Amino acid sequence: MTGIRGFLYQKLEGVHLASWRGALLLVATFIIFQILHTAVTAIYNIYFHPLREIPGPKLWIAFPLLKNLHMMGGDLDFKVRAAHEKYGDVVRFGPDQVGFTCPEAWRDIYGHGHAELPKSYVKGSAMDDGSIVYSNASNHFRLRKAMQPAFSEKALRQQEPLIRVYVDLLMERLREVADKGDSTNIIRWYNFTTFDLIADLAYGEELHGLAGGKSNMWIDNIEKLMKLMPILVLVTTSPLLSKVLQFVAGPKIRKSKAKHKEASELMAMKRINRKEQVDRGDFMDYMMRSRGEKHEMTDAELVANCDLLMIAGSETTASLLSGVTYWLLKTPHSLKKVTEEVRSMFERDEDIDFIEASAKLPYMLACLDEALRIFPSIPISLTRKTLPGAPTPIAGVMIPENTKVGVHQLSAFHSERNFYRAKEYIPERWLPESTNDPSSPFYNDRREVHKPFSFGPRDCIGRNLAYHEMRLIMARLLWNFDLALEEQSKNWHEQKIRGLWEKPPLMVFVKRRTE
Ligand code: HEM
Repeated sequence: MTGIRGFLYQKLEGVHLASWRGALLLVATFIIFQILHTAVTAIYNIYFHPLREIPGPKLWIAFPLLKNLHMMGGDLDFKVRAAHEKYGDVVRFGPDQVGFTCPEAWRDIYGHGHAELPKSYVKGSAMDDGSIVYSNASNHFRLRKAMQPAFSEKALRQQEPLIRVYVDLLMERLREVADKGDSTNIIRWYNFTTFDLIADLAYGEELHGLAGGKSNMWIDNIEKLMKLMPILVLVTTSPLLSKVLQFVAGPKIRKSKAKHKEASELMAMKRINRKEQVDRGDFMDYMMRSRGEKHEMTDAELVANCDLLMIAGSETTASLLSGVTYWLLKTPHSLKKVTEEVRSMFERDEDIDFIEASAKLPYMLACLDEALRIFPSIPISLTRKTLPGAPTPIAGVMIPENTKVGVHQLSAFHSERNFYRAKEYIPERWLPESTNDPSSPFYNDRREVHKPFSFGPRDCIGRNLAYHEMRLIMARLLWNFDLALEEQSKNWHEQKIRGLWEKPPLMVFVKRRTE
């Protein structure tokens, strides 16, 4: 019996050992194959790829994963900026990716010069969910035609009283803050204001951010997304990880997306059916005027684009308002100058409106433009893909087909090749005293590279509204209050970027103005 058992054990161990050896051999072969594949691809990408002549960080070109690690760490965009400083206006950042920082690149990548280069993140029509940013070329043309009137001068005049309600409310709330004497996180107030007013223009409804200090699902979503960003970046590095994420978190993500869609759809449909708000002059009113025309928007498109406008029109403006506040507080002579401009031009707070503010406050405009340069709301590169079939000339360089290309805003706006004393906040560079005087050190600034609202047929549709809104809010803030930076926010600009700036609280003392 023992003899038989011993014999069987020996056999089983043999099988066990043999299968272990087989498995190990398989894993080793796989690893060796992976190493060889990575090495051969790296050598090809550096020495034989059609983009080999374009300079760039070799390690990223050879091993693109390294770039993603920087994205996860939140310092990728600063590394990209450093690479542009080292290599110049045209830099290769990956096997099939080239970044630009010169003015001509805007025209060649985003302009009308040739057939439109598609957005690299719009895959066919799969993401074409009705929102204008993801639409393919023909849908985009139609949607833009339907949405454009909502951003015309006429519409802005109708929208101003709706917007004023929220700017008045902001002033009221800040007076309460001032009377308490504590410092406050000004970003929260800017977020409440911009989200409240865009919601009113899109849905004809109040979100009660300013009135009740209530957050909303759009702000919550952005916060969630920022927290999840490192994980999302990590999974893009490997199809396997992406599958794992789909399996683990897929149902929860889908449920939360569906919940958001349902809520925003409900708000949009209520507004579409609210007859008493016809001719209100808000976004929905103008977009619905496309009904019966060739370019008419469907209900689904109205729903998707109102949701888009909430994000595109609020976070961007609030971010810039935070940036301009910080940089003014760090630059006392600019703060003094802009405050004096506002207070000398307007006797009463209520006299400040869209038209008067744009006519009477040139230094304020320079302060906003300089903030859009040093702290662009979209600091990254909005990548496009060159067309198949033939190389595309971009800024004088022939770029092969299917290459991801873009102007990296942070690098272009902070480049010493484009701006004198580029890392400093100097609103004077935008004034006629600099732009018209050849003896000014800022005369040769390449201002044409500064396109924080992008360029071409897909540039920002809300640019004018954004300027009016930002000017009105800043002018009224400076007319009413004296501001000071709290010590803990003195290095606020040292932030990470993961798609958007990761803004820590901006703590500011707000005091009723003293003459
Ligand atoms: C400081 C404020 C703002 C900045 C810096 C900004 C910047 C931009 C940029 C860079 C784009 C191009 C995006 C791309 O190519 O994918 C864009 C597009 C867009 N923006 Fe803005 N934006 C601002 C405010 C607004 C406002 C207030 C609205 C409307 C309420 C708005 C609505 C849009 C829309 C709908 C698009 C898509 C346009 C299209 O695809 O044709 N933005 N914005």
